[in-house]
Amino acid sequence: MFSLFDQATTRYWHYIPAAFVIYRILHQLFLKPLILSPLKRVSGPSLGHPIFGQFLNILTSEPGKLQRKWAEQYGTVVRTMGPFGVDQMMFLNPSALQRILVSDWLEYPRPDPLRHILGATAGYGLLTVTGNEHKLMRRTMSPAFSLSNLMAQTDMYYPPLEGLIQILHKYIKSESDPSKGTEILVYDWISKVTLDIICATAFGYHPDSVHKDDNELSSAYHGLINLQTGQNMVLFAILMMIPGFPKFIRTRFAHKYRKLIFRGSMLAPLATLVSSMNKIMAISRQMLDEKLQEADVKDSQSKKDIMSLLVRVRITETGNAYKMTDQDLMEQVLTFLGAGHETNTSGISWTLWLLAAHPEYQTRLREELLPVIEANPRPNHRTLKELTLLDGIIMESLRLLPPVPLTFRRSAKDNSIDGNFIPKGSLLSIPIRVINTYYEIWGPDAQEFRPERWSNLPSTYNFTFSFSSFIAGPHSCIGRTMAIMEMKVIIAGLIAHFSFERAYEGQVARPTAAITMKPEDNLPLRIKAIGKLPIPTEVC
Ligand code: HEM
Repeated sequence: MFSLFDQATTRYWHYIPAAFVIYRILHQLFLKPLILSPLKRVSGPSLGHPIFGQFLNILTSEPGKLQRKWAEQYGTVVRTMGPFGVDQMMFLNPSALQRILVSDWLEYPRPDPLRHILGATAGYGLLTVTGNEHKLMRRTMSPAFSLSNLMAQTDMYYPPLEGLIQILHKYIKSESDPSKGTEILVYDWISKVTLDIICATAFGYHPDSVHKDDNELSSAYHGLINLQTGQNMVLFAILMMIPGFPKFIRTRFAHKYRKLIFRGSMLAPLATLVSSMNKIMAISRQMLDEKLQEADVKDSQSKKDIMSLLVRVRITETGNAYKMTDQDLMEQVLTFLGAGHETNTSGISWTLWLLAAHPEYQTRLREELLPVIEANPRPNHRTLKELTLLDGIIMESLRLLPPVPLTFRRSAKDNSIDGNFIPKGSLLSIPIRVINTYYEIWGPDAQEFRPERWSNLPSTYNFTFSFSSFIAGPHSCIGRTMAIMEMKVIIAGLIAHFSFERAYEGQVARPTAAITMKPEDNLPLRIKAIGKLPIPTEVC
């Protein structure tokens, strides 16, 4: 009798762990979201996919489109289901954004998978650290982004821009009928210009990718940028949750055996990620070594690039300044390249698209620009700042088509926002594009391109939270002023020399969802020479 009982107990005992795992899965995916979550009464769309919730839909549809629909349907507080049964909340109210991004920012860090995707593609620098380490690092880096330092850098934007202007004129001239212009892939060309600019301003390095088709850094970034699809982001986010995976993909082993490890169409993007990052890290290391060597040389004191400044801080500062190790500096190199290149490329490309779609504004902008550029082909920061239409067009483009359309935060502890209890671990989406085009702030024409609105902002406009393209608070974009200035220089130079038109009848914008919002088709546009200005000759 006993032995029969013992046998049965032993047999069923094996099922206990399995039953527990099944219970945990059911609890996480169904019981918690449907019955137990304190947020279950907050309005929002259906829970969506049993494993991915609405997360897949958000990342694979046009950035901001679904969230805008939900905001219109459910208001300024929306609950959706994130991956693996995690509650995901979306807040549009300034009071909630103030809590999450500004006053209680330490309680709402970037979620780990996002941190690791950013770390793997743009270095474990300022974009990924938090808390005290972030405060010290940011304080050390801020002088490099001061207005006086940026003003001194404006001249560095012109050689890559003038190189592009020359090339585009050459392309037009080589057409059988130059008066019809030529078609270019705007995103690809702008990407080369912005890479040359960030390398010059951040490191004093000149890859000249505008002229050199085979430039290693530019090809590596090309590979990386093309990985930006919603599906890949979901894949990366899931893999980055595996303990040790983010470190593993940076190892020599992963690089050497990437084709063996990441086989099959689903994993192949990881092989590209590993090889592109390996190349980018090798070049960054070289740039940094050169910087460290020249740091001893006297004339490096006069160098204005951001990295020279950080190296000087490391050598001269005593006291409680953030002392960066070689590895820290290396991560910052990657951060500047990652954060300051693709974002600007998207911002400039989308502005050219909006001008192609609104030729009346393009003509008016050219009228504003031509006298200024005729007087000085390299207008400085102050001159460009005074051009009101240029300013309105850049701000309107960043509002409607923000290069970073969405970001996330995670609740690090149980909290309450706008009267809603937010359990620890909940995801908080910051729907940048939705905030920027929310009709309750911007009025019924919120989704229209109307640059003059920037000279007469609505009474509902909140200076910190109505325009979120660079977000607010301690993690706001450190490169904001630099980005706007760079966009102005490039747009001014290109619009003064060329007209931009749709490449074909019925062409529409095709923004893709990923970390940055790039045009899926790399934005083909037709350009024609305006012929009012001399073609820049000397590029130096
Ligand atoms: C139009 C161009 C740009 C846009 C729209 C943009 C947007 C943003 C946004 C939305 C964030 C916050 C991301 C988050 O917290 O999840 C951010 C952070 C950051 N951006 Fe930019 N950015 C641009 C250009 C630049 C440039 C040119 C640089 C530097 C050279 C730069 C460097 C950074 C860094 C280092 C951070 C992290 C700041 C921190 O956490 O303290 N960005 N940017």
